[in-house]
Amino acid sequence: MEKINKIWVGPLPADSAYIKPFRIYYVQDGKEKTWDILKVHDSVCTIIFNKSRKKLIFVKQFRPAVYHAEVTSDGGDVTNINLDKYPPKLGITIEMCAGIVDKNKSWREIAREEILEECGYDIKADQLEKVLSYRSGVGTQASRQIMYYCEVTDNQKKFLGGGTGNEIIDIVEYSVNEACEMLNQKGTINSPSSCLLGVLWFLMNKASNN
Ligand SMILES: O=c1ccn([C@@H]2O[C@H](COP(=O)(O)OP(=O)(O)O[C@H]3O[C@H](CO)[C@@H](O)[C@H](O)[C@H]3O)[C@@H](O)[C@H]2O)c(=O)[nH]1
Repeated sequence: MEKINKIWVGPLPADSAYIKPFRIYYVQDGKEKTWDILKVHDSVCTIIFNKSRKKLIFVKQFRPAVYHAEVTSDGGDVTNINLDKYPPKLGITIEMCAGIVDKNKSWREIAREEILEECGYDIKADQLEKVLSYRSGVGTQASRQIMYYCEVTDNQKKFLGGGTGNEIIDIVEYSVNEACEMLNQKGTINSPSSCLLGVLWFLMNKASNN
């Protein structure tokens, strides 16, 4: 995963399949205002608990945006990145299994497919318990994400997981105690806030039954 030996930055092509930037105009209290926004895909994510081994299942991957943020917040030059000073591991995150809603399928079905592709568990879509639906990045994109909860067993593990196509994803399993420790780190946690919310929800609602 960290075998990355070249990283550079370029302008966003106008036909990006993932991000469309816009400026929105509006009049509020008699004053014309503008706001710069991004249209991005909505998404699903799932808190996965393996009941056979009493472990929460997460995915670990290199996130270019996290890497970029790490370098720039340290004042690093992204036009000429020094990989010795800024090793690719700075961009590795721990997240819930997630996926963008970019196909004509139900959100549940997309979550089911992501659980199979990224984590290797073959579940039924009706095993997914809806937890929350909320918006991320309300200042920039306000994309919707639906969070599900799913209990799995070792018998449902059909593949190693790891993603499809160009994706390079590792599976990480945390005990309930290790998940608690995740929330008690003092430095910046390289996980999306939705993942931390999912862990908190699990601790509040499911951990005592498991
Ligand atoms: O500029 C891009 C953006 C995405 N991809 C590909 O698009 C797919 C997107 O992956 P997917 O697994 O569907 O979604 P994630 O990237 O895991 O992101 C989801 O999971 C995150 C939480 O973990 C949320 O923050 C995001 O909103 C949500 O879309 C992958 O194949 C990527 O390689 C690219 O190739 N280039």
